[in-house]
Amino acid sequence: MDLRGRLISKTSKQWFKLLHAKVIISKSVDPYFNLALEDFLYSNSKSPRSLILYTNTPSVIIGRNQNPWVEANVRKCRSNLVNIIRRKSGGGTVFHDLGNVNYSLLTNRNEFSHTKGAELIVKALEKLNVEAELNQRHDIVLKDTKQKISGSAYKISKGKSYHHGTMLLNSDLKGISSYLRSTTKGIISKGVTSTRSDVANVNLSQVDFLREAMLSFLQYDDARHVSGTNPDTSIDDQKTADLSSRDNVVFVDSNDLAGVPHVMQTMQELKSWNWTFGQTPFFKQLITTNNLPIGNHQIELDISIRHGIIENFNFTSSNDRLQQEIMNYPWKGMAYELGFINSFMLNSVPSSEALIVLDWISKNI
Ligand SMILES: Nc1ncnc2c1ncn2[C@@H]1O[C@H](COP(=O)(O)OP(=O)(O)OP(=O)(O)O)[C@@H](O)[C@H]1O
Repeated sequence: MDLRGRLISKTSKQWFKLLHAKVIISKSVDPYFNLALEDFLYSNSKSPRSLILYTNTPSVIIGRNQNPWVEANVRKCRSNLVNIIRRKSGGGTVFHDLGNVNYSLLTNRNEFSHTKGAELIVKALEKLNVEAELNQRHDIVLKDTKQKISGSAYKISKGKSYHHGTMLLNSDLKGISSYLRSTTKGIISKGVTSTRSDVANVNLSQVDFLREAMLSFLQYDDARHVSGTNPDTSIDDQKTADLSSRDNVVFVDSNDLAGVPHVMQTMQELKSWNWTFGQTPFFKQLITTNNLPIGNHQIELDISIRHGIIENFNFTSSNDRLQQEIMNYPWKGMAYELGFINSFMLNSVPSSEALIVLDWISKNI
């Protein structure tokens, strides 16, 4: 075979392996790549069912229909370089870091279940002497303390489904509570809100968890394949080796899929302001104060935000001049963003009272 033939055959072999793999382990910790990989395999995998395992650098992952300003401390995330990412599945907000492993069970729609993926993980934990169970919300919790160790979300469309979940191995639990605590006041929103839980780490090594999660899934897959029954739990070393053979398990890195349009486009989309912030369901913000050093009177702010853009802006104050000055700024059509007020200073010199009010507004976003 000539060089071209050899290259084509090598590339198509890799593709074939990836698209038919039962377990895909990502070597990348880039959350945008990993979510795009999941989306790509969701659309293109040829395997009747597959499991993707990956870990991300610190990121707040909000559900498809959530409001990032309600779910996250946007300011803190930005200053500590924690990504805020809107995923494609519904559900609540979770925090990912290198101490958290994500699993994603892809199946055909007719095989979808709200519990199967989590049950396989509970079984894997059992092997590692962690006693866990599913609660009514389909979260995995520790049996004794009922603390949450894994949350789930789902997507079902076009005859396919995925169930993805987290697993807190050694995550920064303080980070979870601080990055997921919004400081934005007065938001009235119809978006989905998260259910805050008491969380815990299972304190397992990543290698142990990956191995058992993979085996639990492969056993289940094997049993479905052979008889459509539940997996045989008596698994010997030979069987383990067969199941986790190189044909079943593929390791993938972002370079392997560089240039694949679906992956590139999904990464671009997930990174865009229009997706993460612009997809926020309509919301209003109503705040009031009489504590500013502007003459001891009450001021009120009432804004409406559609697609992350200010649609209506109302500021009321008994000081007519101040009210007029604030209302004169070009609020409508501006992105609801931390730094936007700075742009007002470019073309005008606000009065000192207006400056105090602008600073108050910017601190409340
Ligand atoms: N990596 C994580 N693993 C487990 N729990 C987490 C993690 N990060 C955050 N949490 C907890 O989960 C809460 C969000 O849970 P919520 O149930 O709203 O969303 P979910 O787990 O994605 O699933 P769903 O809404 O689909 O049930 C957070 O407020 C936090 O208490």
